[in-house]
Amino acid sequence: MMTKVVVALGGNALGNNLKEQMEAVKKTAVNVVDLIEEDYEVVLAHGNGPQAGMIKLAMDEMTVKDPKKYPPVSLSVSVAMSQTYIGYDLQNALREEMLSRKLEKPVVTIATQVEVDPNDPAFDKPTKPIGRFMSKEEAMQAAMEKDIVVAEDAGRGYRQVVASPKPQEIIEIETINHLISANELVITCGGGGIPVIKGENNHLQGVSAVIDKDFCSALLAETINADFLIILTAVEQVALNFGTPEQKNLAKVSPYELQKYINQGHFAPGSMLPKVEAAMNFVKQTDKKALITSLEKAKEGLAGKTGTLITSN
Ligand SMILES: Nc1ncnc2c1ncn2[C@@H]1O[C@H](COP(=O)(O)OP(=O)(O)O)[C@@H](O)[C@H]1O
Ligand SMILES: NC(=O)OP(=O)(O)O
Repeated sequence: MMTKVVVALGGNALGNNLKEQMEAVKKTAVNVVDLIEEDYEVVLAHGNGPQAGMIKLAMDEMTVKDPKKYPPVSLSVSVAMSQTYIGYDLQNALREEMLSRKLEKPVVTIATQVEVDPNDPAFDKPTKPIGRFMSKEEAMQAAMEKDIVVAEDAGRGYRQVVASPKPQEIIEIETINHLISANELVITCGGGGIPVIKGENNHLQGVSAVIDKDFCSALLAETINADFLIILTAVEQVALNFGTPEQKNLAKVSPYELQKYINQGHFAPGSMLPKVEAAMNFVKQTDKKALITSLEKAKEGLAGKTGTLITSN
Protein backbone atom coordinates (compact mmCIF):
# COMPACT_ATOMS: atom_id res chain seq x y z
CA MET A 1 0.00 0.00 0.00
CA MET A 2 1.27 3.47 -0.88
CA THR A 3 1.48 6.10 1.85
CA LYS A 4 -1.17 8.72 1.13
CA VAL A 5 -0.03 12.27 1.91
CA VAL A 6 -1.89 15.56 1.74
CA VAL A 7 0.67 18.28 1.00
CA ALA A 8 -0.42 21.82 1.86
CA LEU A 9 1.66 24.40 -0.01
CA GLY A 10 2.32 27.75 1.67
CA GLY A 11 3.01 31.20 0.27
CA ASN A 12 6.68 30.61 -0.56
CA ALA A 13 5.69 27.72 -2.86
CA LEU A 14 3.62 30.15 -4.96
CA GLY A 15 5.15 33.63 -4.73
CA ASN A 16 3.21 36.87 -4.39
CA ASN A 17 2.41 37.85 -7.96
CA LEU A 18 2.06 36.39 -11.46
CA LYS A 19 5.75 36.57 -12.34
CA GLU A 20 6.93 35.20 -9.00
CA GLN A 21 4.36 32.41 -9.14
CA MET A 22 5.48 31.22 -12.57
CA GLU A 23 9.03 30.83 -11.20
CA ALA A 24 8.09 29.50 -7.76
CA VAL A 25 5.90 26.68 -9.07
CA LYS A 26 8.86 25.23 -11.01
CA LYS A 27 10.78 24.67 -7.77
CA THR A 28 7.60 23.48 -6.07
CA ALA A 29 7.05 20.94 -8.84
CA VAL A 30 10.57 19.51 -8.41
CA ASN A 31 9.99 18.96 -4.68
CA VAL A 32 6.49 17.50 -5.14
CA VAL A 33 7.56 15.15 -7.94
CA ASP A 34 10.45 13.99 -5.74
CA LEU A 35 7.80 12.66 -3.35
CA ILE A 36 5.88 10.98 -6.16
CA GLU A 37 9.08 9.30 -7.30
CA GLU A 38 9.53 8.02 -3.75
CA ASP A 39 6.14 6.31 -4.23
CA TYR A 40 4.06 8.58 -2.03
CA GLU A 41 0.45 9.05 -3.14
CA VAL A 42 0.36 12.85 -3.11
CA VAL A 43 -2.74 15.04 -2.95
CA LEU A 44 -2.05 18.77 -3.17
CA ALA A 45 -3.71 21.73 -1.45
CA HIS A 46 -2.46 25.31 -1.38
CA GLY A 47 -2.95 28.80 0.01
CA ASN A 48 -4.25 31.87 -1.84
CA GLY A 49 -4.01 34.84 0.54
CA PRO A 50 -1.91 37.11 -1.70
CA GLN A 51 -3.69 35.99 -4.88
CA ALA A 52 -7.32 36.22 -3.68
CA GLY A 53 -6.57 39.67 -2.23
CA MET A 54 -4.92 40.82 -5.45
CA ILE A 55 -7.85 39.64 -7.60
CA LYS A 56 -10.48 41.20 -5.32
CA LEU A 57 -8.62 44.51 -5.18
CA ALA A 58 -8.25 44.65 -8.97
CA MET A 59 -11.93 43.84 -9.47
CA ASP A 60 -13.02 46.44 -6.89
CA GLU A 61 -10.91 49.14 -8.55
CA MET A 62 -12.59 48.44 -11.90
CA THR A 63 -16.04 48.60 -10.27
CA VAL A 64 -15.25 51.95 -8.65
CA LYS A 65 -14.18 53.33 -12.05
CA ASP A 66 -17.27 52.18 -13.93
CA PRO A 67 -19.87 50.14 -11.96
CA LYS A 68 -22.10 49.65 -15.00
CA LYS A 69 -19.35 48.22 -17.14
CA TYR A 70 -17.69 46.28 -14.30
CA PRO A 71 -20.27 45.01 -11.80
CA PRO A 72 -18.94 44.03 -8.35
CA VAL A 73 -17.17 40.68 -8.00
CA SER A 74 -17.66 38.88 -4.68
CA LEU A 75 -14.87 37.54 -2.49
CA SER A 76 -16.06 33.95 -3.04
CA VAL A 77 -15.73 34.42 -6.82
CA SER A 78 -12.27 35.94 -6.26
CA VAL A 79 -11.35 32.78 -4.31
CA ALA A 80 -12.68 30.65 -7.18
CA MET A 81 -10.59 32.66 -9.66
CA SER A 82 -7.50 32.26 -7.46
CA GLN A 83 -7.98 28.46 -7.32
CA THR A 84 -7.98 28.17 -11.08
CA TYR A 85 -5.18 30.64 -11.69
CA ILE A 86 -2.88 28.98 -9.15
CA GLY A 87 -3.98 25.50 -10.21
CA TYR A 88 -3.25 26.35 -13.84
CA ASP A 89 0.36 27.30 -13.09
CA LEU A 90 0.92 24.42 -10.66
CA GLN A 91 -0.67 21.89 -12.99
CA ASN A 92 1.52 22.95 -15.89
CA ALA A 93 4.73 22.94 -13.83
CA LEU A 94 3.94 19.51 -12.37
CA ARG A 95 3.06 18.07 -15.77
CA GLU A 96 6.30 19.36 -17.23
CA GLU A 97 8.40 18.06 -14.32
CA MET A 98 6.76 14.62 -14.42
CA LEU A 99 7.17 14.28 -18.18
CA SER A 100 10.84 15.28 -17.89
CA ARG A 101 11.25 12.29 -15.53
CA LYS A 102 9.20 9.99 -17.79
CA LEU A 103 6.37 9.80 -15.22
CA GLU A 104 2.99 9.37 -16.85
CA LYS A 105 0.54 10.70 -14.28
CA PRO A 106 -2.36 12.98 -15.20
CA VAL A 107 -2.64 16.11 -13.10
CA VAL A 108 -5.90 17.93 -12.47
CA THR A 109 -7.15 20.97 -10.56
CA ILE A 110 -10.60 20.75 -9.00
CA ALA A 111 -12.69 23.85 -8.37
CA THR A 112 -13.47 22.89 -4.79
CA GLN A 113 -16.33 24.25 -2.71
CA VAL A 114 -16.25 23.92 1.05
CA GLU A 115 -19.28 24.26 3.26
CA VAL A 116 -19.06 26.62 6.22
CA ASP A 117 -21.48 27.31 9.06
CA PRO A 118 -23.39 30.58 8.43
CA ASN A 119 -23.44 31.06 12.22
CA ASP A 120 -19.67 30.65 12.58
CA PRO A 121 -18.58 33.46 14.94
CA ALA A 122 -15.67 34.11 12.54
CA PHE A 123 -18.11 36.08 10.34
CA ASP A 124 -18.24 38.76 13.03
CA LYS A 125 -14.48 39.01 13.47
CA PRO A 126 -12.25 39.22 10.37
CA THR A 127 -8.85 37.59 11.06
CA LYS A 128 -7.57 36.12 7.79
CA PRO A 129 -4.87 38.27 6.11
CA ILE A 130 -5.16 38.55 2.32
CA GLY A 131 -3.52 40.64 -0.39
CA ARG A 132 -0.24 42.49 -0.18
CA PHE A 133 1.55 43.90 2.83
CA MET A 134 1.14 47.63 3.55
CA SER A 135 2.71 50.15 5.88
CA LYS A 136 0.52 51.25 8.80
CA GLU A 137 -0.25 54.60 7.12
CA GLU A 138 -1.14 52.97 3.81
CA ALA A 139 -3.33 50.42 5.59
CA MET A 140 -5.24 53.07 7.56
CA GLN A 141 -5.89 55.02 4.37
CA ALA A 142 -7.04 51.88 2.52
CA ALA A 143 -9.38 51.03 5.41
CA MET A 144 -11.02 54.46 5.15
CA GLU A 145 -11.19 54.68 1.36
CA LYS A 146 -12.07 51.09 0.44
CA ASP A 147 -14.28 50.06 3.35
CA ILE A 148 -12.04 47.15 4.29
CA VAL A 149 -10.70 45.93 7.64
CA VAL A 150 -6.92 45.91 8.09
CA ALA A 151 -4.70 44.41 10.77
CA GLU A 152 -1.08 43.79 11.57
CA ASP A 153 0.08 40.38 10.23
CA ALA A 154 2.46 38.52 12.55
CA GLY A 155 5.02 41.36 12.76
CA ARG A 156 5.40 41.54 8.96
CA GLY A 157 3.31 44.65 8.16
CA TYR A 158 -0.38 45.39 7.64
CA ARG A 159 -2.84 43.54 5.39
CA GLN A 160 -6.53 43.42 4.68
CA VAL A 161 -8.28 40.88 6.91
CA VAL A 162 -11.48 38.97 6.11
CA ALA A 163 -13.68 36.42 7.87
CA SER A 164 -12.25 32.92 8.05
CA PRO A 165 -14.88 30.38 9.12
CA LYS A 166 -13.87 26.78 9.83
CA PRO A 167 -14.34 24.30 6.95
CA GLN A 168 -17.14 21.79 7.63
CA GLU A 169 -17.48 19.65 4.51
CA ILE A 170 -15.79 19.35 1.12
CA ILE A 171 -18.54 19.35 -1.49
CA GLU A 172 -16.56 17.70 -4.31
CA ILE A 173 -15.15 14.92 -2.10
CA GLU A 174 -16.52 12.06 -4.26
CA THR A 175 -14.79 13.43 -7.34
CA ILE A 176 -11.57 13.90 -5.39
CA ASN A 177 -11.61 10.28 -4.15
CA HIS A 178 -12.51 9.02 -7.61
CA LEU A 179 -9.55 10.83 -9.24
CA ILE A 180 -7.11 9.74 -6.53
CA SER A 181 -8.21 6.12 -7.08
CA ALA A 182 -7.63 6.62 -10.79
CA ASN A 183 -4.00 7.49 -9.96
CA GLU A 184 -4.33 11.16 -10.90
CA LEU A 185 -2.36 13.89 -9.16
CA VAL A 186 -5.13 16.01 -7.65
CA ILE A 187 -4.87 19.70 -6.76
CA THR A 188 -7.83 20.54 -4.55
CA CYS A 189 -9.06 22.74 -1.69
CA GLY A 190 -7.04 25.64 -3.12
CA GLY A 191 -7.13 28.66 -0.83
CA GLY A 192 -9.07 26.62 1.72
CA GLY A 193 -11.85 26.05 -0.81
CA ILE A 194 -14.58 28.35 -2.11
CA PRO A 195 -16.65 29.06 1.01
CA VAL A 196 -20.32 28.18 0.53
CA ILE A 197 -23.43 27.68 2.61
CA LYS A 198 -26.30 25.39 1.69
CA GLY A 199 -29.36 27.26 0.47
CA GLU A 200 -32.77 26.21 -0.84
CA ASN A 201 -33.24 23.90 -3.84
CA ASN A 202 -29.72 22.46 -3.54
CA HIS A 203 -28.22 25.88 -4.17
CA LEU A 204 -24.72 26.46 -2.82
CA GLN A 205 -24.35 30.13 -1.98
CA GLY A 206 -20.85 31.64 -1.96
CA VAL A 207 -20.08 33.69 1.16
CA SER A 208 -17.64 36.51 1.80
CA ALA A 209 -14.72 34.74 3.49
CA VAL A 210 -11.39 33.01 2.96
CA ILE A 211 -11.03 29.65 4.69
CA ASP A 212 -7.64 28.85 6.16
CA LYS A 213 -5.90 26.36 3.88
CA ASP A 214 -4.21 24.59 6.81
CA PHE A 215 -7.57 23.78 8.43
CA CYS A 216 -9.05 22.77 5.09
CA SER A 217 -6.02 20.57 4.30
CA ALA A 218 -6.47 18.85 7.67
CA LEU A 219 -10.16 18.22 6.87
CA LEU A 220 -9.16 16.91 3.44
CA ALA A 221 -6.51 14.61 4.94
CA GLU A 222 -9.00 13.27 7.47
CA THR A 223 -11.77 12.81 4.89
CA ILE A 224 -9.66 10.96 2.32
CA ASN A 225 -8.04 8.86 5.03
CA ALA A 226 -4.52 10.14 4.43
CA ASP A 227 -1.62 8.67 6.39
CA PHE A 228 0.20 11.98 6.64
CA LEU A 229 -0.63 15.69 6.58
CA ILE A 230 2.37 17.73 5.45
CA ILE A 231 2.26 21.49 5.84
CA LEU A 232 5.02 23.15 3.84
CA THR A 233 6.02 26.70 4.70
CA ALA A 234 9.11 28.93 4.78
CA VAL A 235 10.71 27.43 7.91
CA GLU A 236 12.26 23.99 8.34
CA GLN A 237 10.91 23.49 11.86
CA VAL A 238 8.36 24.93 14.24
CA ALA A 239 10.05 26.73 17.11
CA LEU A 240 9.45 27.81 20.67
CA ASN A 241 10.42 31.42 21.38
CA PHE A 242 10.61 31.94 17.61
CA GLY A 243 12.91 34.73 16.47
CA THR A 244 14.49 35.27 19.90
CA PRO A 245 17.92 34.24 21.24
CA GLU A 246 16.05 31.50 23.20
CA GLN A 247 14.61 29.94 20.02
CA LYS A 248 14.31 26.15 20.32
CA ASN A 249 13.28 24.14 17.27
CA LEU A 250 10.88 21.24 17.73
CA ALA A 251 11.74 17.91 16.06
CA LYS A 252 8.97 15.72 17.48
CA VAL A 253 6.00 16.81 19.52
CA SER A 254 2.75 15.27 20.76
CA PRO A 255 -0.63 17.00 20.41
CA TYR A 256 -0.69 17.28 24.22
CA GLU A 257 2.66 19.15 24.28
CA LEU A 258 1.61 21.32 21.34
CA GLN A 259 -1.54 22.39 23.16
CA LYS A 260 0.61 23.42 26.11
CA TYR A 261 2.89 25.49 23.82
CA ILE A 262 -0.15 27.06 22.11
CA ASN A 263 -1.48 28.11 25.51
CA GLN A 264 1.92 29.64 26.29
CA GLY A 265 1.60 31.78 23.10
CA HIS A 266 4.57 30.44 21.13
CA PHE A 267 2.87 30.56 17.72
CA ALA A 268 1.86 33.73 15.88
CA PRO A 269 -1.88 33.94 15.02
CA GLY A 270 -2.42 34.12 11.25
CA SER A 271 0.93 32.42 10.48
CA MET A 272 2.21 29.48 12.56
CA LEU A 273 -0.77 29.10 14.89
CA PRO A 274 -3.25 27.75 12.29
CA LYS A 275 -0.61 25.27 11.09
CA VAL A 276 0.07 23.79 14.52
CA GLU A 277 -3.66 23.75 15.34
CA ALA A 278 -4.52 22.03 12.06
CA ALA A 279 -1.72 19.48 12.47
CA MET A 280 -2.63 18.85 16.09
CA ASN A 281 -6.34 18.38 15.31
CA PHE A 282 -5.57 15.98 12.45
CA VAL A 283 -3.36 13.83 14.69
CA LYS A 284 -5.89 13.87 17.53
CA GLN A 285 -8.78 12.93 15.23
CA THR A 286 -7.03 10.21 13.28
CA ASP A 287 -4.02 9.03 15.26
CA LYS A 288 -2.02 9.50 12.03
CA LYS A 289 1.00 11.81 11.69
CA ALA A 290 1.54 15.40 10.60
CA LEU A 291 4.72 17.14 9.54
CA ILE A 292 5.51 20.85 9.33
CA THR A 293 8.61 21.75 7.35
CA SER A 294 9.86 23.71 4.36
CA LEU A 295 9.22 22.87 0.72
CA GLU A 296 12.89 22.02 0.14
CA LYS A 297 12.97 19.63 3.12
CA ALA A 298 9.74 17.74 2.40
CA LYS A 299 11.46 14.56 1.26
CA GLU A 300 13.96 14.55 4.15
CA GLY A 301 11.15 15.37 6.56
CA LEU A 302 9.09 12.37 5.43
CA ALA A 303 12.20 10.23 5.88
CA GLY A 304 12.34 11.41 9.52
CA LYS A 305 15.51 13.46 9.09
CA THR A 306 14.14 16.96 9.75
CA GLY A 307 10.99 19.04 10.17
CA THR A 308 8.58 19.02 13.09
CA LEU A 309 6.74 15.72 13.41
CA ILE A 310 3.44 15.81 15.28
CA THR A 311 2.55 12.36 16.54
CA SER A 312 0.87 10.73 19.51
CA ASN A 313 3.40 7.87 19.51
N1 LIG B 1 6.81 29.58 16.52
C1 LIG B 1 7.14 29.68 15.25
N2 LIG B 1 7.97 28.77 14.68
C2 LIG B 1 8.32 28.88 13.38
N3 LIG B 1 7.87 29.85 12.55
C3 LIG B 1 7.03 30.79 13.06
C4 LIG B 1 6.64 30.73 14.43
N4 LIG B 1 5.81 31.77 14.66
C5 LIG B 1 5.69 32.43 13.51
N5 LIG B 1 6.42 31.86 12.54
C6 LIG B 1 6.46 32.38 11.16
O1 LIG B 1 5.36 31.81 10.48
C7 LIG B 1 5.70 31.67 9.10
C8 LIG B 1 4.71 30.74 8.42
O2 LIG B 1 3.49 31.42 8.26
P1 LIG B 1 3.00 31.99 6.86
O3 LIG B 1 4.16 32.64 6.15
O4 LIG B 1 1.80 32.81 7.13
O5 LIG B 1 2.58 30.65 6.18
P2 LIG B 1 2.39 30.15 4.66
O6 LIG B 1 3.64 29.39 4.34
O7 LIG B 1 1.19 29.25 4.76
O8 LIG B 1 2.17 31.34 3.78
C9 LIG B 1 7.11 31.19 9.16
O9 LIG B 1 7.81 31.40 7.96
C10 LIG B 1 7.69 32.02 10.32
O10 LIG B 1 8.23 33.23 9.82
N1 LIG C 1 -6.41 30.50 2.25
C1 LIG C 1 -5.21 30.56 2.90
O1 LIG C 1 -5.04 30.04 4.02
O2 LIG C 1 -4.21 31.22 2.21
P1 LIG C 1 -2.72 31.52 2.72
O3 LIG C 1 -2.13 30.18 3.10
O4 LIG C 1 -2.01 32.17 1.56
O5 LIG C 1 -2.84 32.42 3.91
